[in-house]
Amino acid sequence: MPGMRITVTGAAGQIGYALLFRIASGAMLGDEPVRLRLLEVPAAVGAAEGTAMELVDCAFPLLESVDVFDDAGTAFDGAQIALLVGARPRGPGMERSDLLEANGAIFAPQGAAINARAADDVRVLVVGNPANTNALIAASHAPDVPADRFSAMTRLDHNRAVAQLAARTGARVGDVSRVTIWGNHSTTQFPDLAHARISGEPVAVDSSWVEDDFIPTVARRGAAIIEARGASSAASAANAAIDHVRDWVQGTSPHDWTSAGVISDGAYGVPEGIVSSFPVTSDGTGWRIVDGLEIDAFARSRIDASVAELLEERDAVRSLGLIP
Ligand SMILES: NC(=O)C1=CN([C@@H]2O[C@H](COP(=O)(O)OP(=O)(O)OC[C@H]3O[C@@H](n4cnc5c(N)ncnc54)[C@H](O)[C@@H]3O)[C@@H](O)[C@H]2O)C=CC1
Ligand SMILES: O=C([O-])CC(=O)C(=O)O
Repeated sequence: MPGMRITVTGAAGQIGYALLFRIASGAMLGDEPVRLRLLEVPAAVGAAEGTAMELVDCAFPLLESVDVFDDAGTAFDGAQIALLVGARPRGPGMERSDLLEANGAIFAPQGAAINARAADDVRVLVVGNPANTNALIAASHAPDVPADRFSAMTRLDHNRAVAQLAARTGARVGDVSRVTIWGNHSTTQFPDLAHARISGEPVAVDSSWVEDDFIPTVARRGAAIIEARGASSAASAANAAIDHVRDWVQGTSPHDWTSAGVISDGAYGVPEGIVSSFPVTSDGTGWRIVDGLEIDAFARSRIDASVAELLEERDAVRSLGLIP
């Protein structure tokens, strides 16, 4: 069997550099051989070729090929996994939604190219910000690809939430489960501990810590990294992309779930058709929204606020002509 065809956009960027070597080493798909297809803008093709040379120099046993393209149609040809990373990052003082116009325009032609050329079983992860709305744009330009094959990355927020809870309680990260990120990958997101467990037991943390410390820390972590590093998260974002695809393809663990931006089917009162983060599981074939969770008044108001922002972003890209 030839290796999995994986297209990565923005391959010469900071996330690309932290991501590609881990994919090629087997961190994402286990023992499966991989064929990497890197897409860049013409000005960055040279840099992407340099990265491709380094990938070759690693002599990864699982890496069958690496090719660089500046044309989306060719890059997505036969793609089984597409990681849409290529987009501008925000700088200090910006919100991710400030990137809507500049980045939104990237995702319409890429969605169309996926529709025309990708494999029938393609799975698409949108990382480029604002990730939820960019995923909506890409999916709207791929009418022949089932909408549930598009997802947006909120796994970095999920991992941040798990790490913060572990640090607060002294638990090991691996003992934390059932944390959820709801809504948008933005400061309105709702990191939710109501159903979280440590070593299988419900978590007792005081609500003032959750509201005044935990939620703002997780929701503003991206900005804190930009402030500290002078550049937006890269290795942790690449790691989250690896976690997202690995769980999507290999399945989530039986007693846990993860978080991902998926197209809403109306679950939990989130309007159908927008890309919102939910608690999700996968049996290896696709994401399924966890059902039956109790949503109290506090959670309801937080989810509604983030959904309101997603609806505003949808309306903004509609008025820019980026979605029908
Ligand atoms: N969802 C999430 O949790 C996270 C999302 N991000 C987002 O990921 C995106 C990439 O971040 P970085 O790698 O740090 O940025 P970067 O600026 O280092 O790299 C972006 C790369 O994308 C390329 N690019 C631009 N337009 C393209 C196109 N049409 N086709 C192919 N490539 C294209 C650029 O040439 C550049 O090499 C940003 O939008 C950033 O905000 C970053 C961290 C976390
Ligand atoms: O904050 C940013 O702009 C980059 C990002 O999405 C994150 O680190 O969560």
